[in-house]
Amino acid sequence: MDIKISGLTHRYKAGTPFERLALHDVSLSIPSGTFLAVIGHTGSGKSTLIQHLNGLLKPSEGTIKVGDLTIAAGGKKKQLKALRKRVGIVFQYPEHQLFDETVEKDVMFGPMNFGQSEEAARAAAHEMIKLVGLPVEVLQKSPFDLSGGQMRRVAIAGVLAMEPDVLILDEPTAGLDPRGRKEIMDLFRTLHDQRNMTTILVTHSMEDAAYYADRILVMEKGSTYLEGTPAEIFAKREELQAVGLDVPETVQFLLRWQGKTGKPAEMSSFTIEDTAKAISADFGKGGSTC
Ligand SMILES: Nc1ncnc2c1ncn2[C@@H]1O[C@H](COP(=O)(O)OP(=O)(O)OP(=O)(O)O)[C@@H](O)[C@H]1O
Repeated sequence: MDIKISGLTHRYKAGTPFERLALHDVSLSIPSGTFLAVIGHTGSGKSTLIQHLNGLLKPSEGTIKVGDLTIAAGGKKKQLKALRKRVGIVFQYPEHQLFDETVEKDVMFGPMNFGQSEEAARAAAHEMIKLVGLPVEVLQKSPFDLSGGQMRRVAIAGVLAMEPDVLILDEPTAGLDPRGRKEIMDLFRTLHDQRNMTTILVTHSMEDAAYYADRILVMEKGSTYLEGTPAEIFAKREELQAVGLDVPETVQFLLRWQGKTGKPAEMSSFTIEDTAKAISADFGKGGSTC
């Protein structure tokens, strides 16, 4: 589903002495099926931007178009509900939002809230729990009897059960160990490819942006700063450093390894095994963040 953001401005606590301009005149097109990573220094407006995409925040000015649905300042409640059905968000620590007595009820909650029958919601819960790599037996357990990693998968299944066309991931691997991070990010990339979703990942990990995304948006002080393919963005080392973002060596390795630099001949200077070792050594340290 295509997304088009035009002239989006957001002011927190508008009209009060605490007013804060968090987004200023942001315009951006995200074609259907894109895997976009949004990076930027802390406070640059990443979370504010994505919260507009599923109606958690309303624009102070400007419009957001998701498919044929347009949200503008003063948008109606009905429109926001329709938007939330299309756009699912996996927040940081999504397991904190689990609440029901069984995993099954928790995963069924979203689809039923959007009008699906109990039977359809139950079928969705079964399908999604398998999709996120958990055995169906967990459906009858309390979510609070599961490990942290399993709880996160349950929460992700709950978002997927609503069958969103657009999936937003706000630091979805925060707090996981390197193996857990990779498993969850691989899952999102696979889902993206299999279901042809539009995926938007907010991340502080340059490696994840380079490795998983097709395009990268760099935010700075509430505005779009750079936009392009991972190779184009990470070639602009000085511009990135100017806004406090570092390009770790592993990112260059990753891009060459994936052939994303457009210069496959450079691969001859080292083997894939060397590259993989360098990458896993860096991932083992938890990766580089900004
Ligand atoms: N609820 C709020 N009330 C007032 N100001 C806010 C609120 N939430 C965010 N801000 C401000 O808006 C600006 C953008 O914040 P935002 O959280 O969107 O940035 P971010 O890039 O997501 O940061 P981080 O990487 O730390 O999550 C910051 O100056 C922040 O202090």
